[in-house]
Amino acid sequence: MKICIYGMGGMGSFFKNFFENRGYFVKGYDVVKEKSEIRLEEVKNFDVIFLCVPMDKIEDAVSEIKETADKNALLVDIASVKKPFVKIYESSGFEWMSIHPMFGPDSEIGLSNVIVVRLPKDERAVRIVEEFRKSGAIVSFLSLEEHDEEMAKIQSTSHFLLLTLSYYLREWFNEEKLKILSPISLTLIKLASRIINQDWKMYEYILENGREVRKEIIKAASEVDRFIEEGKVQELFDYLRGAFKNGKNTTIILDSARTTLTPNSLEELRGYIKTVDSLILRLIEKRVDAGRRIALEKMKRNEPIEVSEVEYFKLKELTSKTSLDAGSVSSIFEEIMSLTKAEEYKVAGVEKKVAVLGPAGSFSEEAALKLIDSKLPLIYCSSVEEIVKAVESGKADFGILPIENSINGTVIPSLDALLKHDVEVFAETEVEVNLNLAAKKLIDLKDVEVIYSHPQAVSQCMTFINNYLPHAEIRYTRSTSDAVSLLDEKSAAIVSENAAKIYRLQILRRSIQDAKENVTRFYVVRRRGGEVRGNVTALFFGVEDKPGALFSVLEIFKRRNINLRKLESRPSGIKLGDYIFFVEAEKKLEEEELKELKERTTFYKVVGVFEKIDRLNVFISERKESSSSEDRRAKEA
Ligand SMILES: O=C(O)C(=O)C[C@]1(C(=O)O)C=C[C@@H](O)C=C1
Repeated sequence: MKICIYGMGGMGSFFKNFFENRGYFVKGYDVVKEKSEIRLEEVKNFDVIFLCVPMDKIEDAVSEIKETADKNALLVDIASVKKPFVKIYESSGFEWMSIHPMFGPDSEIGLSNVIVVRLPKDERAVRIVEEFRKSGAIVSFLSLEEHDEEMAKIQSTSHFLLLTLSYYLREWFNEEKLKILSPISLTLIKLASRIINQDWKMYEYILENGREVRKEIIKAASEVDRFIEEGKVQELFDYLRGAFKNGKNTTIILDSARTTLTPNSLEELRGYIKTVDSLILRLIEKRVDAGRRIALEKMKRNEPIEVSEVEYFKLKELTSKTSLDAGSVSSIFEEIMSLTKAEEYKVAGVEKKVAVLGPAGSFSEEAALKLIDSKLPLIYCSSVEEIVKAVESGKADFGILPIENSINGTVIPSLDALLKHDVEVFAETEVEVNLNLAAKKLIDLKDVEVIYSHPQAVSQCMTFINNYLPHAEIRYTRSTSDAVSLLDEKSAAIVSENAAKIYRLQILRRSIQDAKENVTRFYVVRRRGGEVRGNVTALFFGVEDKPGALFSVLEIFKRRNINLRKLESRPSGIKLGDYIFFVEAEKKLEEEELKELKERTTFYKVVGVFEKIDRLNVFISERKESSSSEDRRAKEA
């Protein structure tokens, strides 16, 4: 669906961004050359045309479109009043839909309302409405006549009252008066100035639509006046309260109006910041509260709390809307989202956390998702040592460590972290590694100048790189998903399919790893002291620097018929040539065996006895239990 925005003023630009951010091909046309991305003749290449011109220009615009556009194009009317334009659209010969976006171009789409006034049986029209709904907007349906009637009541009256207020205060009001305004009058005056400083022609249409209603408003004003004159204010309030409830939660509106002021002195500026801070705090509380309600809905639908894709695009959109430092803005919102998620997890009755290699989209995350079905909070770490430290310190309950890959062998930093820190390996799991070359857009391999990825991933794809990308420069990143943030138009990253999906990358080539069977084995670690299951023991040991010392240790395993799955040596870090050994013995080593080991080694450290798992059932049952108690609590509440 190709969308042409006809008229690139405020609303036009809004719709262009809205659909572009959702992956549509959108171009803007405007009579002002500088604002136009296409020529008038090119309008014929589009199958949806949004008419975003002022209402007094609709007729001309439709005749112009008639000359150029494809006859099957769908016209989208967004005018605030409908009746005056029905004939124009009907006689245009185009299929047309009509909506009324009840917001200005500077508003957020989330929770804004859109009224659908004419919805033809046309797949494109249905898709447009669906996009609004998906973005969080409140969509309602009215017929053309109902729409104009309701708008007369809602828009005409509000505009009329605000214009009346500003007309009455016109000689009295100046900027100095802002200092003595009450919060409510400040809010009203700010709203009035917004209207007065916009295009009067648009308001003319809206006000004209409310001719009858205006007379009723004037009558209502004299009735209210009579109540007051007759000392019946309480009666008036009681009478009105029947219709207007829920008036308490409005301080945020009043404080928001205050932030449109321009303070002068240092003290006033500090006061201003104080108001902004408390507003931010109250808004964060409201945000978190919405998160809690989302969590309840997710539990009902059995969906995960964390949705990396949503978070990624939220950050991308927010950082694109500000001139402030993108990194800092990102960190602030990441923190706010963590806070929201933490509360969501509480609602879901989930208290455990899992440390994985980040950012989102890494294979270590994939292993975690396989084990826990993405229903536990993940802590993204920037190194395997950080994962182990997070578990050791109690920040995370479990950690997922890559230990070995079928092509590259042992992941040395994981061994080193296990030696240095005190955690317990209690399970292992395997993940099939499929590496893909991905980029922001579909580009030719010959145009890829830089390849970003983790050293392990790069080394697993060297045959492909040598054959197809010999000209490209390789730059290493801390994880495969880290590579994504570095991408530009001429680079590609080697990532998992999950990362490509999360970050909406285009896959240029799938499964580019040298060996088609490529598996990574992960350890699952926890703090020491849990129930021991399984029959593989992982341990480090050191031996004296003398002939046969290593043999005498290996002899224990031979004599006792214990198979060693893995044997690695690592420098002890004390002196050159001094080594520590790491083995995985296929038995849960007992007292006697350990006693013998102690006699023949300079030291030994069992890092765990583990079993192979595909699911961490311990979480799932705990989650179910606690979520059902949450359900009960929710029901009781
Ligand atoms: O949109 C959701 O599903 C939310 O729960 C909200 C939110 C957020 O804080 O913005 C929190 C968790 C998800 O990972 C994505 C976004």
